[in-house]
Amino acid sequence: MLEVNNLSKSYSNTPILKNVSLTLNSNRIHFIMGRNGSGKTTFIKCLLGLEHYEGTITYGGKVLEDVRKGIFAIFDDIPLYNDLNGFQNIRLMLSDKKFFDKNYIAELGLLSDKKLKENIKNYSLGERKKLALIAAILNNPKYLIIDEISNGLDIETLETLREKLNVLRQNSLILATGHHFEFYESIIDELLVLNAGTLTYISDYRKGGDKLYEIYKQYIASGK
Ligand SMILES: Nc1ncnc2c1ncn2[C@@H]1O[C@H](COP(=O)(O)OP(=O)(O)OP(=O)(O)O)[C@@H](O)[C@H]1O
Repeated sequence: MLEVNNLSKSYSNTPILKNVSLTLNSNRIHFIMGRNGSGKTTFIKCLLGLEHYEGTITYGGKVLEDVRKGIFAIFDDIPLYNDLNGFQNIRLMLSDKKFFDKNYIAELGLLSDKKLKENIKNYSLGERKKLALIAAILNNPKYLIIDEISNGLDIETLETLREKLNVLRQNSLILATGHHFEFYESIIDELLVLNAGTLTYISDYRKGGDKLYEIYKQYIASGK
């Protein structure tokens, strides 16, 4: 469980998040949608302690420092070591070296052995994302936070992502953001909308049978 209480964040007196309070549950995939610049990444940065904020954030009743090893985050701009190869970067992203398993990495089929032996500076954006995805799968984290990972991934990788998120959910609380509604529609359990600094749960959003873009239009484009 992840609990956020009265979270507020501003940049130079411009409020981005205003008194956000909510609880996210384990074994669920949560998806936050919102306009460009609405504060999705800022919210994630606060969760990860990468920004100062007002309010409290706890993970299963514990503070971030006590659960950090159980959290894995993937950002659009993935910080990797350019002069190290893929395997070396994966090792550095693992919370425990014993999770490193070359056979399983090969089984995943996301990146070839040849590619993983190359330095990261030769990797495309999609290949960098695949590398982070491999590390996420090996880590099997209790909390998985993914910011915009689906953009730029090919169809086969999206299929693997879908399949693996379904498996990871059995052990994790997953929080994703993005604009790729068609993809997220097929896997998410919970929908949240970020609009004008307020993060709102859309309960039972599937009930009405509306597609995500219809809900987006209803709650965001209309400025509700
Ligand atoms: N370090 C910073 N200093 C000042 N303003 C910032 C900083 N980081 C983000 N912002 C601003 O805060 C707002 C929210 O940015 P954020 O990256 O959280 O949006 P987002 O919802 O993730 O957008 P997108 O969908 O485009 O990725 C934007 O207006 C952005 O310009």
